[in-house]
Amino acid sequence: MSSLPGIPREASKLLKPGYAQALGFLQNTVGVDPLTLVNAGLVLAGLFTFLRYVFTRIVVLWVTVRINEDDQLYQSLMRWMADHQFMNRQFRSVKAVSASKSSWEDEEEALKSMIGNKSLSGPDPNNLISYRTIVGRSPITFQPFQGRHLFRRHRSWILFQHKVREGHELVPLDKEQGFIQLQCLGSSFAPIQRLLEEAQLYHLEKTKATTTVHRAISNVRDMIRWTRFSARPSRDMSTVIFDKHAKQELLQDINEYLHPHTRRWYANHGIPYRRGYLFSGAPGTGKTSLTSALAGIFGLDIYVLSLLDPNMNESALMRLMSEVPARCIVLLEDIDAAGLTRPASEPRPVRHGRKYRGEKLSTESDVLSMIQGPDRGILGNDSAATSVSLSGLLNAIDGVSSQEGRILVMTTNSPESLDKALIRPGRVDLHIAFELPTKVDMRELFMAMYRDDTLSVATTQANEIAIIKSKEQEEITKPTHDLESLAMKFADSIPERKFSLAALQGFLLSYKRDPKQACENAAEWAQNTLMKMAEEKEDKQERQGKLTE
Ligand SMILES: Nc1ncnc2c1ncn2[C@@H]1O[C@H](COP(=O)(O)OP(=O)(O)OP(=O)(O)O)[C@@H](O)[C@H]1O
Repeated sequence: MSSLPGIPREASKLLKPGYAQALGFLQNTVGVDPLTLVNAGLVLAGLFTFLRYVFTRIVVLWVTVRINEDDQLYQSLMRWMADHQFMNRQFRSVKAVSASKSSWEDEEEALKSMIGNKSLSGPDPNNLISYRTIVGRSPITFQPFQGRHLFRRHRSWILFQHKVREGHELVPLDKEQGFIQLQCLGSSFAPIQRLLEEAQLYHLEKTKATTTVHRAISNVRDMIRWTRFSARPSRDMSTVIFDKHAKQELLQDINEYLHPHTRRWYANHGIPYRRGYLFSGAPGTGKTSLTSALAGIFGLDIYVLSLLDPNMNESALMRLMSEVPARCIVLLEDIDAAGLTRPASEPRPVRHGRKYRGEKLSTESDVLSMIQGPDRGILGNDSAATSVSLSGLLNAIDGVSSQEGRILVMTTNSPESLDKALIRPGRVDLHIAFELPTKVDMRELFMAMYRDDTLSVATTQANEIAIIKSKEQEEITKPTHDLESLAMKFADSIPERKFSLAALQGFLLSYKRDPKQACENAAEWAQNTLMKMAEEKEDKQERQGKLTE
């Protein structure tokens, strides 16, 4: 046997004849020394291992951050992306939002484009506007939707992906629930964290004058979950007509409660850190308006719960109460309508006849004496309108799983029908009663409705109502004087404590730009409305009489 190239003759002899033949064949056909091939293979394998190490350790190390739709960061980032990245038109897959969800600014823009960019004046009775035309001309906005977008921020490449998760049997969701995935090259989260902080601050700046309302809404699978319902301009506290002392006391109470020192104090004393308020009064007296204004002043979101939702049950209520953020207002509306009472075996509270308004409650009998009027009817409504029991609600309000730090506001039209367990101190710490308006309240409403547009009212700090005067004092003094005398005349034409502020506001709205006419027609409107109310009451009594017969 001849020796093989690169292999000594002795070594060639040691090779089995088959191998030797194969090596010889390889060398003859490829024309390359097999040993060189082996060496090259080893070098390539080493290089590959090294490159893989470098690639995974240095180049393709992505950090990934996921943000779910129910997290506040989601909104912040979507807003930031829409305003910063869409401007550059770099997105390939977007969600177009029609004008039906547009703001009043968009509508004004559309109207201006219709009238040829002339400055907008008020409504013209001779020129009726079709809303369809406005919608048709309103700007279409774009939002990120199911797409990828690579962009550079602060010298880092960030891959933004918006994905939609379809509902899964085990994890029931709305029809579509989105989430965002952020990826960034490297081994540090810092670039993504910087981006998120920037988006958060941007969103804060954009929304600081708005209040976000979340509602517990049943989804397609009949599961109740918190849904962001609306974001509307915050209601200014000065626009809520309500006893000044009670307002002040409430603001101070909440201000103190929200302070981080108070939180520490509660923790040190082992007291559950919660605060509850009861707002009672006839429909349309301002309970919801006050809640809105409080949310605006203290920068809190509102979470609205209704026990009357057909899908509401105790476990859903517990879950919802544990899911609210640490700082928010939970609004339980019309709590009396749910007909929650204790079992009949428990003793019912006794009647008292004390007047109340914004008093701090320290004992159970304090609460009761405040809410029970002398003409109180049957206590409690025995026909429960919800599948949630009283004990279920009490557990949800202050059970171990209930969120600490939140403010609970319960509203009711008939506080006397509430069970004492629901309103005991600790659950209701302050009771605010809204009454039908006095002459002073009516004057205030009139002034608020017709206040010169050149005056804008702004509440800058809690407890402080500042009127920013945008015109020179002399210029505005005269119209304000006229308005004040009209306001007095208006208040004198209407009997006190007969109409709700909502009803009076409804009347004034039909004279939006004509305070004089409103004043002239007020007495007649009040008389007619009172007569109508009396007739309706008579009819109702008659119907009830027939039913009992
Ligand atoms: N005290 C008030 N100050 C200013 N506006 C008020 C007041 N009360 C009622 N209004 C006006 O009436 C309308 C209804 O008020 P709101 O919803 O706050 O009443 P409510 O007491 O919560 O009524 P309900 O018991 O029916 O829920 C609002 O548009 C609001 O502007």
